[in-house]
Amino acid sequence: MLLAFSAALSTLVGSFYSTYQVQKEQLTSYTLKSNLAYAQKLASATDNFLKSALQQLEYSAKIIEQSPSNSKLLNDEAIRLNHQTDSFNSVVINLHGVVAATSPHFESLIGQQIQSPGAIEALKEKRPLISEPYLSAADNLIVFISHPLFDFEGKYLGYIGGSLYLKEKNILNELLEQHYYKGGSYLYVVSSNKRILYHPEPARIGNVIANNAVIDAVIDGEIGTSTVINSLNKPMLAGYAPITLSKWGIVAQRPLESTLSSLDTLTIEVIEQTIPMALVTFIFIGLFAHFIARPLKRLADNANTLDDPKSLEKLKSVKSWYFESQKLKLAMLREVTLLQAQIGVLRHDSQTDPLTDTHNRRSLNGLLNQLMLKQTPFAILEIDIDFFKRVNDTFGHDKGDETLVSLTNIIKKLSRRDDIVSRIGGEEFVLVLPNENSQSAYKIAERLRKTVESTEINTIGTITISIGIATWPEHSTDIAQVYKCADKALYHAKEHGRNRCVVADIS
Ligand SMILES: Nc1nc2c(ncn2[C@@H]2O[C@H](COP(=O)(O)OP(=O)(O)OP(=O)(O)O)[C@@H](O)[C@H]2O)c(=O)[nH]1
Repeated sequence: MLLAFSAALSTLVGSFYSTYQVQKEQLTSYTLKSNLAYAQKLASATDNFLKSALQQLEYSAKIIEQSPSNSKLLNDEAIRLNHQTDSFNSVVINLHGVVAATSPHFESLIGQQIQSPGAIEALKEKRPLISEPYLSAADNLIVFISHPLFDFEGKYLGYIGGSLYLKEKNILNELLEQHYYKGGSYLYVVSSNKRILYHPEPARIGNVIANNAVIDAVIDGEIGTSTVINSLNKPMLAGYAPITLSKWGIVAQRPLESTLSSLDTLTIEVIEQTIPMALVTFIFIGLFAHFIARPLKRLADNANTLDDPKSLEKLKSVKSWYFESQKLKLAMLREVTLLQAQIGVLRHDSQTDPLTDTHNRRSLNGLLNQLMLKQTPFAILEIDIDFFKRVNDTFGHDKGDETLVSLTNIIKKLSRRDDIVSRIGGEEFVLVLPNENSQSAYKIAERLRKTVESTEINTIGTITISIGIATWPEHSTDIAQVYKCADKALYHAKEHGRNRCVVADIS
């Protein structure tokens, strides 16, 4: 039963475990792939936005390059660029190293030099640029996108640039938030110097993240998936893709825990639904194991008591309903029958005189004990052949044996069913007569004596016997004393001429 239970249980647990593992792997792989696809899609969308922002700046640059000294044109173009497209939080036109126009308009800035990293880099590089994020004088975290301005002769005039205020509402986070979805998933954008440009938690924008393998990979231009531990020490399933134009990186990720929570719920549901069936199976196993074990147990119980006379009946009553137990039962039945037959023979041999097939002394004593236990009174007739030695001497030992057998037959013939015939010595017999007193026993002894006297035995002729009689409990309640009394009476009979019956005196 234990084996069947443990096999069923381990199969059940094993199948739950392997199903869980396979589904976990599938779910993890699916989430990683979808995060990758999501990161790639947004990287491409951000790339497109940056391209379009640069194109807008290029277009404005071309307009400004036609009349860079027209301050109204410069103002109009700055306002148009800022308001028409929503691509930038602010626009600035820089000519000859100083601010020529801004939108929103800041009068105080006009004619000023700007020392922000974006402005310095634009003036220095003289080419289309997307800056690294930096903090402006007004404490805005800014990404500055700029396009150079050249005159007809190709002489560098300055730049037109648009700013994205990363911590404020801007087109980039509007673009990214559109795709933000629930279930614990989120994405963030990092610059090439590992600064967060976009994050669903605004407080984290501007933070620099070091020691993050995913960020290292994505700013190196790699595309891929990875399981990472985030800043809150939670395992995350991340997909990442670079934004080629700006060398930024987009990471889309989902907590492993929330990815697997649906699987956990599903597994619990499956377990709950399996429990009733499993219980039925276990009950079935239990019952089946019980029915298989029962005949074996009963056969095993009987194996210890095969010498019990009832074991044959007990074995027969075992319901051996399957082949092996049936075979075992038949084998045991065969053995028990054989064993008990042998025990019977041994018991008979140990209790029987082999020559006359009557009880021997051991058996006689047992039977007398039983009579005494049952308080059944009885008489003992001690029978001895007169001058038996002469028979042996005259006719030989074999004929002597035949004489003993003939006398036994006579005694048996005259005995009743309950009488006990036994040979306790060479030519000494004891006949026990239950429920007889001295008088009736004497009459029976006399009848026996006379019958023997008158019976012709082949070759030998006739013999005579002497009989000593004593009774229990009349002569004594001690069986040994009763024997002694019968002995004495027999001796008396022999002494007084043999061929006679004598009842012992009651002392
Ligand atoms: N054939 C045969 N003889 C036996 C057996 N057992 C004892 N005897 C003989 O029985 C005889 C008994 O002789 P005794 O005890 O002298 O007595 P008895 O000759 O019968 O004379 P009383 O008993 O005095 O009348 C002996 O000769 C024994 O050898 C037996 O199993 N077979």
